[in-house]
Amino acid sequence: MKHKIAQVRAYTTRGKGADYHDQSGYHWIDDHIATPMSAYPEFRQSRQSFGINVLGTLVVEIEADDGTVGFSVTTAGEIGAWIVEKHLARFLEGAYVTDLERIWDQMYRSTLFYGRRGVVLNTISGVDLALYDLLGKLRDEPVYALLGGPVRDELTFYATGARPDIAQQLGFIGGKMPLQHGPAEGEEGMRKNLEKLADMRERVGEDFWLMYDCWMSLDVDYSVRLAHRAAEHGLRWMEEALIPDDYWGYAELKRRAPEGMLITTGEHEATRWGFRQLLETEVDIIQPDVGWCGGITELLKISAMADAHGTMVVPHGSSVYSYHFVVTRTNSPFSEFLMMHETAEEIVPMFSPLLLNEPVPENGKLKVPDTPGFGVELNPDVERIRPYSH
Ligand SMILES: C[C@H](O)[C@H](O)CC(=O)C(=O)O
Ligand SMILES: [Mg+2]
Repeated sequence: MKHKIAQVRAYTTRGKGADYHDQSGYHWIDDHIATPMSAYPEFRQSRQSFGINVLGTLVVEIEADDGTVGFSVTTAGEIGAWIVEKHLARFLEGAYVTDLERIWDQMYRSTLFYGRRGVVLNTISGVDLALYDLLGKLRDEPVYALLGGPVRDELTFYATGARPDIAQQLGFIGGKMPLQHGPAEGEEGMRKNLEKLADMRERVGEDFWLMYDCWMSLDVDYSVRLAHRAAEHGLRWMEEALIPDDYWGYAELKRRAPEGMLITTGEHEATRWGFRQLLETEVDIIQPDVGWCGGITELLKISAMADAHGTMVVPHGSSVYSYHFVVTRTNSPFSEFLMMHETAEEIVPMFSPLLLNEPVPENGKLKVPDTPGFGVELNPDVERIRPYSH
């Protein structure tokens, strides 16, 4: 039976959740990490000081005409809730749940005059993910089955956090650390970056992957110098070295990087058009975030394009939303797990405490559960508000 969409609702929550930078107290994720704002000394120590956590979490709920509810969470907060309620809901209510392509296209085209990237695409992604969750629940199938079924039995993970040495003990295949010092911190910062890497290499031995996440903080010259010196310590990849708009810089960095070191980026890129530009730079791995790049509907297109280009797709974070995708693609051979424990020493579900039943890797592996939709539920104990309605 074909179901229609009865109602769309948007909520916000604060603290942790899908806005995983919205942590309180000490957390490695906010401890002197290099960013584009590191050029300004007063914003170096904490990313929250420049507002990395201003958005908060957006929860999108979509209810079908039989009362079944699909939902998703992403980073977009109150702005996203406004966009859903005041603009996007009109393209969903009354449409068939299966109208995924038309709904996506209408959301994208109708927001072009203020959208294309950033929070608007995060919001469109949230709606798309909630629709997939709803479709899975209505069909009593996991989302990965809607995407063509798994190509492997379980996922393999690397961990992102301050403690790759602990990640190694926990069974991950590699550890990605945040780069802490940017170009404005000069030679001393460069030395500290290299010392940290050398120390971690010493702890984990030769074969364990070590990567640096540069979170858009560098320029081409600094990246090339860091890459060549980091190659001596076996750095596996250098991630998001440059601002996302500098496609020409990524092409140059790829040309000048040491042989064998992978250049990766893409978590702040969106849509097939943005990723087409990125693929033309010849970076080695693209890292779309399914909650930000346009959702599953768009990620399918991005991934097919990357596959034809011979480029791996290793989605950024995004927990169950990327797990259901990655398990269906041969050109996504492994996954990221973001360590949300404050010192990155224990496994904590990425969107904790917002979701119930959020699966986590055990010994670096995960069999994606076959529960309907994305297989998670909203935790009723987390307070959420509906700031707008239509
Ligand atoms: C650790 C990074 O700075 C950021 O917080 C997360 C990220 O970019 C990633 O997981 O990749
Ligand atoms: Mg990253």
